[in-house]
Amino acid sequence: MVRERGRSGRSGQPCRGARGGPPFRPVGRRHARAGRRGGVSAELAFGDVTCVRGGRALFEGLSFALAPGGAARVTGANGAGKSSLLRIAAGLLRPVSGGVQREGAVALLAEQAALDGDATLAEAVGFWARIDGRPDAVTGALEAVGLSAIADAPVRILSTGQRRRGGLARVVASGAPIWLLDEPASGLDAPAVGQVEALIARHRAEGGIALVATHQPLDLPGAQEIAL
Ligand SMILES: Nc1ncnc2c1ncn2[C@@H]1O[C@H](COP(=O)(O)OP(=O)(O)OP(=O)(O)O)[C@@H](O)[C@H]1O
Repeated sequence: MVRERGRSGRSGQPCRGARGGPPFRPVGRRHARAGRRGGVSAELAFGDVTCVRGGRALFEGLSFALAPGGAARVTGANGAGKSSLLRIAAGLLRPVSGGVQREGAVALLAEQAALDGDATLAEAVGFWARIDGRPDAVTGALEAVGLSAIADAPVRILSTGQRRRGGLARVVASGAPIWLLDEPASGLDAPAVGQVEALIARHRAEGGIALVATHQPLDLPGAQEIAL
């Protein structure tokens, strides 16, 4: 789980070359509102962010700001740059220009769930929860994603959808206020999609932020739309 505080544009793997953008300082209340969740303030804002990968501009001059309770849905064709945008938001990839304002810990659900196949589901989620300093959060997280009944099953035997929900349990267990979710509904059946929507809604109601890349329709009330 990525835990970051501060601005990117100067850290992470560069999108192209070694140039980092200037630090981004949002101006005015529309951008600058940061709130508190469990004693931790949360904010995620892109200012004029441009990402180039493989010699191709994926997006240019992208700006948006998310305050506590906010969400944005990222859409676009395969290869449009959705995962790259999330990696920039996580501080794992550096934009060629622009900057990211990030206040609060970040939990990234990437395309790969990154759960140890030889461990049980509870052990695998627990590995990350311990790194996040929240070993007691595993049981509740597995319950939240509807996987309590298979907590002792080895990750390697899980179905695609169960593995995806296991990845979401990692995010829930992290307690991070900023969720970056790459295709969270991929491989999920209709009830499980509803459960993901409810999880995101609860997270936002508690002051969390969600940036969600998805090809599938997901109910994210009031979310900003970022079409790449
Ligand atoms: N490490 C890399 N080096 C160079 N180019 C890369 C790298 N990783 C991804 N790309 C390219 O960046 C572009 C955007 O990839 P990205 O994974 O962000 O797209 P996406 O919108 O998430 O796609 P999908 O819907 O298929 O998941 C693609 O053309 C991809 O080939």
